Amino acid sequence: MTTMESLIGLVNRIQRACTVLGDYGGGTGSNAFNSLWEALPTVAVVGGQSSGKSSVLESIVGRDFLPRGSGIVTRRPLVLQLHKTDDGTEEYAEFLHLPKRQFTDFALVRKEIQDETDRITGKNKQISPVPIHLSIYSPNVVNLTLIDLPGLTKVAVEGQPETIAEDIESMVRTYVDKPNCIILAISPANQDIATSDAIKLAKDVDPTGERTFGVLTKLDLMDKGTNALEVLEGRSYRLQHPWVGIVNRSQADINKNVDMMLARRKEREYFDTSPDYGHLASKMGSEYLAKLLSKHLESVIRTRIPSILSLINKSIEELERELDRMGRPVAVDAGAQLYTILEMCRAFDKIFKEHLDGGRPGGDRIYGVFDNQLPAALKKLPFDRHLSLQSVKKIVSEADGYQPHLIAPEQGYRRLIEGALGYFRGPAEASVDAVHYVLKELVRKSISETEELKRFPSLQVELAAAANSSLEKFREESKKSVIRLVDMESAYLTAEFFRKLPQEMERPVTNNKNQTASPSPATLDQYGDGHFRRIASNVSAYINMVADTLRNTIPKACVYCQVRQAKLALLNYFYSQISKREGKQLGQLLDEDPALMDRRLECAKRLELYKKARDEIDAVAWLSNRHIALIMETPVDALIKGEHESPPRWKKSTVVFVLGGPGSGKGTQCANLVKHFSYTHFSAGDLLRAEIKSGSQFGAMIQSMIAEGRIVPSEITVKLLCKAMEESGNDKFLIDGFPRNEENRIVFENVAKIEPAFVLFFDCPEDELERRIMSRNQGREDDNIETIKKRFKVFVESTLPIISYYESKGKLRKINAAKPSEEVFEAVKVLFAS
Ligand SMILES: Nc1ncnc2c1ncn2[C@@H]1O[C@H](COP(=O)(O)OP(=O)(O)OP(=O)(O)O)[C@@H](O)[C@H]1O
Ligand SMILES: Nc1ccn([C@@H]2O[C@H](COP(=O)(O)O)[C@@H](O)[C@H]2O)c(=O)n1
Repeated sequence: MTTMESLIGLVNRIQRACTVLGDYGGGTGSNAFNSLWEALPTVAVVGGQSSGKSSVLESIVGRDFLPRGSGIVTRRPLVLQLHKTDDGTEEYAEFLHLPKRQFTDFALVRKEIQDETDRITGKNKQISPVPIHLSIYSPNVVNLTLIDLPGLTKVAVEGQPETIAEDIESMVRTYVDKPNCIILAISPANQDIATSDAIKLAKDVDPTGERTFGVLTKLDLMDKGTNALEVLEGRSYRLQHPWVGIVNRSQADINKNVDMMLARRKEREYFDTSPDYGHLASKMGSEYLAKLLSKHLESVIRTRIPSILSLINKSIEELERELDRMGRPVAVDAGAQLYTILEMCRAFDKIFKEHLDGGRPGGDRIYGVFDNQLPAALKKLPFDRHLSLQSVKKIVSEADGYQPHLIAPEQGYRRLIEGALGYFRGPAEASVDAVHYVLKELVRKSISETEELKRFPSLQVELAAAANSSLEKFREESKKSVIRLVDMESAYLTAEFFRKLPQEMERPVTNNKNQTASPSPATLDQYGDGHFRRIASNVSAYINMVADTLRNTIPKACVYCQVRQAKLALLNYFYSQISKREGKQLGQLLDEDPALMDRRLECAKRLELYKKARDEIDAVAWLSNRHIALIMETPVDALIKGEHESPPRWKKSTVVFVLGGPGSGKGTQCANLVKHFSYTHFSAGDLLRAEIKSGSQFGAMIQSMIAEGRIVPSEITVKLLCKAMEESGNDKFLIDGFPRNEENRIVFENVAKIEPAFVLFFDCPEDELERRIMSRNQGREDDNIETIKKRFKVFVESTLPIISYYESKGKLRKINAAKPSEEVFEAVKVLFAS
């Protein structure tokens, strides 16, 4: 395959893929995305009605295949992709919309173009920007892609919409306006060039004539004695590229179905023998035009590749970011849906705990309840009123009943204290409520902060309801506990407190015999106000002591019953309920906005297109530049091709592939293994890095791919591995970091013809991998957070399927690589010892 074929073929493939996704030059495609089509160089064929446009195309192809007739025949853009095949091979045509059918009868091609046009536009002469893709494979063409556009017209004729002339012009403009469009402007030689529609339009969009190729048709139909030299020699209208003259088949030849090959020969003879154009003969005619365009198109594509790649990379990044924002599509089976829900619950729970434990704000408000609200509420309790002189007197005398107290009013004290303790219930319950509202607010906040939940409104509602109902239960329990704390204070008074009070015995009333007498109600007065003030003061001191205790124990109860429970079991009930649900009910919880689902699907398809396009460009752009040829010219080639005197030793080798996420310890464990077993270790990544350092022509490419975390073309990696194996002299190999994708595996199998004895897989969670890589510190330019994320993605998308493949073949040996290195090695050693 030559470079030219590769580059034009490359653009063809990308254009087709674009069209399938609705991205085409007509401009109506999906506008929300960058248009890849517009970045691709194209050749648009522009001309007025009857300018000879169709004849030019048929001459270039060497076949009659375009619809003919009066009026507007081309009503949809025709993307005509010409593929040169080997001499002697049969010509055929294929439509993108009929991929399985090969047309060898070109009359049927013409019919299919008509039918396919009508399928979109109807038969009413409407036009449509949706292109028809036609590929023609023939030994008589050059590799070239042309877009045939509807002929420019001036007035609407019978059956055509009044706006047809503007409609066509604006469609044609959507192509020729683009800076990547090469304009093939067709004008008939038998009309004044000043009246050419094509040149008028080309001049408008390309005033310097840089991207316009002027074609003059119908040279043979000019009035006798006149010629088109003024135009062909660039004197009438100057373009940057030379004008090309064409002699079309005459109407008589068309009617007689004169073979196009014969027509081409006639055209050649015309120029060779023309007294006017003989000096220009080698640069005239449809064959020359095709070659000229092909060469130009190829060189334009080559210069545009860097900007196309940069557009693709930019689009990939944008799309990946958007997809990440939208989240991955919801699984369809119940198990996976349940898993998705639980994952989201875990994400929510993590955020909720971060709020409580201090990673995020909000948890401090609970401390605020205990440190401010509760003490303030305790301070405000109406003990002054309860322990006023009047109240104390009343309560004490009521407690004494008919018999006033003799020494200390035991019952009075108790009643005063119990009455006061009752006041503590209020602040206790208020603390519980305050904590409850903080927790509830944190649930709301955490749900809104859980990115994964954002697209599932129903799940958010259910989750909030479940969490709040748990919080409600915790609140009830907490209330019971704090009330119990208060009640416990009433149930048993601390006698010690009173014993420690200064023993100022109440002065008893004695009779004249110095005997203690029972005080009459009147004698109560003898105690005086001071006596009751002392009682009030003693009770107040006791209550203060209790308040101090409750100030400490109420927070403990709240934290124990509410905060701790919320951390431990906020969603327990939800979990138990959700696991009982059927698939449909689970699906309802994961009901996304349909617009979001559509957008995700579109983005995913686009992303696939861009990635495919990038891989194609990589393959063609790098490999066609003879890079691969250089690496292929290594001694290993001879071995691979079986041209060596003796077969290479490594073809009979024992190979163990060592796979795992980046940083899983592949290199570390392989280094351990070679100390104990007679294996040689090759790291594919190390070989690639060495290749960069060696100054190889591949260096820049490998470096840029490693920096992006992308997988280097397999031909290169496999070649490096085979070369290393050959040079090692050993026949037992640990190959680490390989195969990274399906292509790696297949190319290795085809080239080395070795199946691995088994595949070691170091399984380790991503957060641990990230931690390890970030502290590896070996100066690797891909050990940065941005590239690490990309490497993880590539691992999941491309390497995990390989791991599954070997698992299905019973070759996988999975090791828990999250354990300390020594423990991992113990597990690995066993596999090699056996
Ligand atoms: N079991 C382990 N526990 C903790 N750290 C480890 C363990 N194994 C390896 N490491 C450390 O983690 C880092 C990555 O290990 P290593 O380079 O062996 O991984 P790798 O799989 O070869 O990575 P890569 O694919 O990026 O080349 C190193 O700094 C290594 O010392
Ligand atoms: N088969 C492979 C292996 C590696 N690469 C590239 O090298 C980078 C580093 O690989 P490590 O195994 O050393 O982490 C990796 O990210 C790829 O870019 C490859 O392309 N093919």
